[in-house]
Amino acid sequence: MTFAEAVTGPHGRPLDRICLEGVSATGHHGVLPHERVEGQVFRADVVLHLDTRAAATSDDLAATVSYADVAQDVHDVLAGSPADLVETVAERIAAVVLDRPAVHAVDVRVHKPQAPIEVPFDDVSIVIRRDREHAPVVATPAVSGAEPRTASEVAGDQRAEASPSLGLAGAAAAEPSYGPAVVAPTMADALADEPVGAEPFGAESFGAEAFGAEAFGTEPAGAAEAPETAEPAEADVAPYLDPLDAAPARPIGAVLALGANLGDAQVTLRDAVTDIDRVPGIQVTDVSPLARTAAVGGPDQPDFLNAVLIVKTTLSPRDLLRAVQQVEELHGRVREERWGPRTLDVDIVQYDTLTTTSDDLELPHPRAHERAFVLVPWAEVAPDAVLGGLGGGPVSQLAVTAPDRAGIRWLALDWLTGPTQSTGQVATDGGPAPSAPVQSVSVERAPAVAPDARSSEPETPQAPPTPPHGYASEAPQGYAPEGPRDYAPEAPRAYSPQPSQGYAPEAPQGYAPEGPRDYAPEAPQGYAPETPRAYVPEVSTSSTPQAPLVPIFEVPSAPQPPAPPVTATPHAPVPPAPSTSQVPAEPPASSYELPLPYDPPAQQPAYEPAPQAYQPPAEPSYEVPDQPQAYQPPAMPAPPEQQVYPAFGEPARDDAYAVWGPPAPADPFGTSAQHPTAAHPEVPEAGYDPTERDR
Ligand SMILES: Nc1ncnc2c1ncn2[C@@H]1O[C@H](COP(=O)(O)OP(=O)(O)OP(=O)(O)O)[C@@H](O)[C@H]1O
Ligand SMILES: Nc1nc2c(c(=O)[nH]1)N=C(CO)CN2
Repeated sequence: MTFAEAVTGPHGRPLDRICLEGVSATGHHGVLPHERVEGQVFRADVVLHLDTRAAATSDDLAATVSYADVAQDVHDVLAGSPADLVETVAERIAAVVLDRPAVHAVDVRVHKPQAPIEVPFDDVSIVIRRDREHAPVVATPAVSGAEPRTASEVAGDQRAEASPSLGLAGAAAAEPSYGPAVVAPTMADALADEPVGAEPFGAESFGAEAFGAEAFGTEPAGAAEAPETAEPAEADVAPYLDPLDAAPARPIGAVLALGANLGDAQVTLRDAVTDIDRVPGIQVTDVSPLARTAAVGGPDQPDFLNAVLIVKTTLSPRDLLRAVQQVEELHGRVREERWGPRTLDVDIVQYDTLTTTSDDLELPHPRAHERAFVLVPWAEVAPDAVLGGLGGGPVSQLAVTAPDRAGIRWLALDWLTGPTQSTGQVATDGGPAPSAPVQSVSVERAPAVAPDARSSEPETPQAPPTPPHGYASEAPQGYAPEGPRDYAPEAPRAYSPQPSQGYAPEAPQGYAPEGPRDYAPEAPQGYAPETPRAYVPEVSTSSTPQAPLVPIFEVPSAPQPPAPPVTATPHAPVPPAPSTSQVPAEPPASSYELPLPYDPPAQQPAYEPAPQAYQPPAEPSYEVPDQPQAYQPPAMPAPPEQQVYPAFGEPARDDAYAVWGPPAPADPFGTSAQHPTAAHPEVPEAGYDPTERDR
């Protein structure tokens, strides 16, 4: 059938049609968290197939169907209880329209012109036809307009209409009412013989999953398409769902920032990449180059090594936070001082397009937009990335104006598989590390891990993920959740994504498997500042003496498809890692040539930096006040004698590692000629309690 094509009536002739086009409302339907939170426009076209001759004869509205009432009902469904799928929305509209006995059949088209589709498109819509025989499979939604009618009433009316000579109208009227309307997907005649409430044809009957109701994992059990036995007014109220607890039905993109400046930082970061990739529900799809960066804020401390991971995840934002905090903990993270030195820091920079603030989690990360140590590696691995939220914008643009950009010492591409550097033992006293001169260079897009490097280490079970570059939503680079992982076959995933497998079932670890969820949200968080645990990499190239291996999980030592079940191994707290930093002071040998000079990554979106309205505070401060404009990079006072953006200094390089960044402004923080490492412009506010945010 085509949309609105005539339907043959009981007398063998085409029925008349009432056509209603373009009823629109903001609805919260969709599988992605932001669709649920923000809502978008939905539009519906509806064609009612009925016989209008009686109305025409009597000229009486009561003898037909009021299109105004139908329009109201359609609007209410569009704006009502969120569903995952437009299919469900269309089905609900069909049900509410067919609740009118005069209507023999209905065609429904639901448009979703703002659907999250990554290529240019005009509209996407679903078209369905439902009638008395091929009836809607959802309960009739409670809407403001029509009185809900029982299925018996509907069926009785139909039979009376179709076969008045049988006198069934009276019989139908004599039937008991079974409560709110439920329309069965079987013939109307069959309905009259059974109590409609006894065998409802709600989503359960057809498998809720098939309709996506449970797939999103957000609707409480029974709320999806169960017959609406509650009061209609209440039934239509969508349950409140904190978007931070909403697990997406399909993997969404997220960005994680890693940093470390205690212990063998490169080894830690490497292992952290592997650990994160092994978490059920997280897949690392891309890994940035490694950046050595001057510490920003906090006390005098060694340089950091920083990297950014692009991941796909099916975890809710909070579960993702718990997971990465667990990995921090595995690596001996101790929170003593805000912005203090740490063995490992993992921040969620961005989670899909979610923008939200709560006590425990803010998305996007509130300081990401002003941190070159995040933006520079991110821009290298995802040149077209855009940071959302306040102060957000094209990452590559934010990177070249970030206040700490001059503190980016160098970038290394092969850090996942290349030799780790422990020659640059620096500053065990917390003093700044000697740094390579900061120059202007570029990092050419190249795989994070050389294919030869990968194949040269096939047997290494700890080999970190070596994903293909270019995570993006475009199809060619896209994520194929069901397909085989196309990278690092030599690095088997130790954890099967089967729902029954928990991440770290033992209680202190904080994650107890609970049904299909990998993480028990209510479980205590694993972080325990009073019992720091040193992380001991299972495979380490570090020359630093390590504490005995204390595995958290038994990890298969060779590829074993399918992945074996995870076995939790009890482990006791072990002494903290030595507080020495092995952040290499000089660029280590690299197998990648990094061309000079620096050019902003190709394919940048056209973007003009907004006028620089921000005036730096008189006191050195790393905090840049949030500015309400989206896509406005944090303003930087231009260095007095140089144009730092977009023209960078002379090409210069001295070895295979790149020294990244524009020439250091003479006084990037407007305070003195100090190098930012020494200046430590990120000063916590007075009275800062380091435990305050670390619940
Ligand atoms: N996007 C986010 N990513 C990670 N943690 C966050 C985020 N938003 C809020 N938090 C909260 O911040 C708390 C402190 O995190 P953490 O100790 O990593 O801070 P930090 O790294 O010292 O400082 P910063 O937040 O400036 O990077 C965490 O316990 C977490 O609850
Ligand atoms: N260079 C650098 N500086 C920092 C970093 C970091 O990862 N790198 N992390 C901080 C708090 O998250 C504070 N300062």
